[in-house]
Amino acid sequence: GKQGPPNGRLPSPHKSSIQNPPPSPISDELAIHSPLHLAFAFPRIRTMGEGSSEAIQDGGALSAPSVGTEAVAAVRKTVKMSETRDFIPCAAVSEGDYSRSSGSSSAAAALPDVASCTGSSEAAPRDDADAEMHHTPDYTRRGAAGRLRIAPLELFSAAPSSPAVPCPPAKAADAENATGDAAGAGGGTQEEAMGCQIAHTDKGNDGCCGQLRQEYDSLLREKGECRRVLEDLMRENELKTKECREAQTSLRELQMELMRKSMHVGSLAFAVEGQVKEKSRWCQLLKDLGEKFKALKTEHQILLKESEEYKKCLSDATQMTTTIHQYVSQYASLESEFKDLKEKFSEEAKERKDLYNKLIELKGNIRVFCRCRPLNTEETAEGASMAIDFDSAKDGELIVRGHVSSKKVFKFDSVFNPEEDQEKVFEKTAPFATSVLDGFNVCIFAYGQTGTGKTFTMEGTEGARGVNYRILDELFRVVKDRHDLFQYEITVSALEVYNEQIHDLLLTGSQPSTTTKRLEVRQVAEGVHHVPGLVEARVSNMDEAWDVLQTGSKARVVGSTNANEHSSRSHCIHCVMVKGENLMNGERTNSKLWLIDLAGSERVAKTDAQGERLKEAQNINKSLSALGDVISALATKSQHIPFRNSKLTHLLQDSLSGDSKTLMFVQISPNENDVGETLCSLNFASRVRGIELGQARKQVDVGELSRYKLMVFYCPSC
Ligand SMILES: Nc1ncnc2c1ncn2[C@@H]1O[C@H](COP(=O)(O)OP(=O)(O)OP(=O)(O)O)[C@@H](O)[C@H]1O
Repeated sequence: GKQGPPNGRLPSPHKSSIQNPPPSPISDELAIHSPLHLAFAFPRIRTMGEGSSEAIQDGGALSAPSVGTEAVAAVRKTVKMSETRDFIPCAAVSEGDYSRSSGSSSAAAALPDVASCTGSSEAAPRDDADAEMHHTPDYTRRGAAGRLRIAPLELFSAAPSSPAVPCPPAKAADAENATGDAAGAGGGTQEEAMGCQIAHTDKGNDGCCGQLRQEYDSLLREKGECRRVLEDLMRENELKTKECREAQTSLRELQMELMRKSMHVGSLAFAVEGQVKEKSRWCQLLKDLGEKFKALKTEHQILLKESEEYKKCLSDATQMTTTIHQYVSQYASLESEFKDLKEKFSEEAKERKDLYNKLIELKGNIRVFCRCRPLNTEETAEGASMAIDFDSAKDGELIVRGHVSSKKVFKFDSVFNPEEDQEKVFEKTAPFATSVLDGFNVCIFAYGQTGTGKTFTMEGTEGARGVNYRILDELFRVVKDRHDLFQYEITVSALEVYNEQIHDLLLTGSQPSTTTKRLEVRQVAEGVHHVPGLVEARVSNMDEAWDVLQTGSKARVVGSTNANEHSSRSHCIHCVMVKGENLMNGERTNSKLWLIDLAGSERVAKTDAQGERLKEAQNINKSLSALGDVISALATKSQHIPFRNSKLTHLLQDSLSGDSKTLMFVQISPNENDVGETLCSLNFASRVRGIELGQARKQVDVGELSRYKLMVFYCPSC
């Protein structure tokens, strides 16, 4: 696969490249067609000739027939070997010989002995061959020269008739020259020369010459055959040389190709190395992915199991959902049913309430609301427990858990537990404001034991306004609403009943001790009682009205007893007088709204009052007991109602006798220690609730109405 050396010489056959050619198809091909191998055949011929010449030179006495026989045998062998192409490498052929022996001239030079016998047409190659002889190694030159010069002499000197007469070298040279010249002139001429020579010889020895001639002829024939063979070989050599060149060219191309391929292979190897690295990376990735895949597979298995469980759960859940849906639909239908029933119930309840109210109005019953205050801080600290049960009581009822007696149930028009605020209480009270403006007398009073929240319910506090404030507010709101149809004139009075005396709270200095003016209750008309001399402050809005009432409240006498230090021992009364006129029909009304915060109803025995305080308590008690008597008389529909037994009952005669709408707040304490007082209050309130006052009557100003009618009747324009 290597290129030839720079001097154009092929490597020596001794070199390893030749002895051990590379095991490639190219080398095998070269081994068959290489011109080197082809050239090996020619040194073989030379060697055989060389041996002859050497034998001649060394021995000098070799007989012509033997020499001729050896030469013929050598030529025959050479021909035979050339035909069979049994090329045997020979060390006698130098690199220079081979390189110079390309082409037909080189082939002729390689075989000068043969070329010398080819006639004149090969004279020029022979000169080349002679020139070449000077460059060839000695042994080759010797062989070649020996054969060129000696061969004809050998032929002639080897006559059987004179075997002992060797040809002199000069003669031999001359004969050679003669032969050469004859050969240069052509084949026929050479034979003639030979014939002449033989004829000349025949003169001396005809028998020997004849034999020699025969041998010579046979040799000539053999030579001709050898020449043909040689020519064939030369042609073949030319072909092989051409092939060799082509092979060399293709070899170079192949070498170039090989180099390119090698480079390509190199680049491919580099790429392969990269690919290998990449592959190893991918392998690592694959390995990691495999591990991940395993982990995922395990996870998948777990999830699969879980999903199976979930599937079961899902089916259960589906069943449950179906059941729930059924229940939901049932619930929805029940709910709508319940809603309908509730609506019906509320409608019926409302209807029942309306009917009851109508009945109450027809009967003229006093309405009673029960309100229970919460346990105060002291009571809670003492650990007092509730004596009133609201939870298990029905609407409008309450249960008292007495420690001695068993449970007692009380029923009222409304019951407010400790948690219900002022607003809730007023919701049920508000309709009375409208009644006042409609011309009805209204009396709202709070009754109960000291400290049960009477003042809180009626007056309230700044942050939790009571009935007084709220009803006035409602009154003015309705007045405002009706201002197109009605015209109202509102006046406010504030008084108190203390120790059976009536005091005007709006008069400056009208304290109990300073009784400047005694106020009495007078009947001014049938069913109309009045307190002559009572200050009536005209108010046009809520603020004015409230200011007046506040003035009266501040003037109230507040003392202290052992039972309750801050308890009020006077009956505080606010009176709102409303004169209304219907602008459409001219109807006029005079109505009153009594707002009464009674004194504490505690029993005198329970208090440790003495002296003035005892007198107060007795008077308070007298008023309340008179009220109780009146209530009892009214409840039993007695002929005589003892209104005049106390200032309080006398004052409230109009409101309790039947023309009015009356509302009583019975205030109770939740404390179990006060259960006795609570029961008294509740029993009293129950009695009040049972009173039938008769239907309330509108307080129409009859005098004004008559005057109006007369005006209309005698109107000149009418
Ligand atoms: N429903 C209630 N909610 C909150 N606190 C209340 C309630 N009822 C009463 N109170 C509180 O109880 C205390 C006593 O109330 P209040 O003075 O109104 O009783 P009273 O019956 O008017 O007493 P007296 O007979 O001495 O006038 C007050 O501090 C009041 O704020």
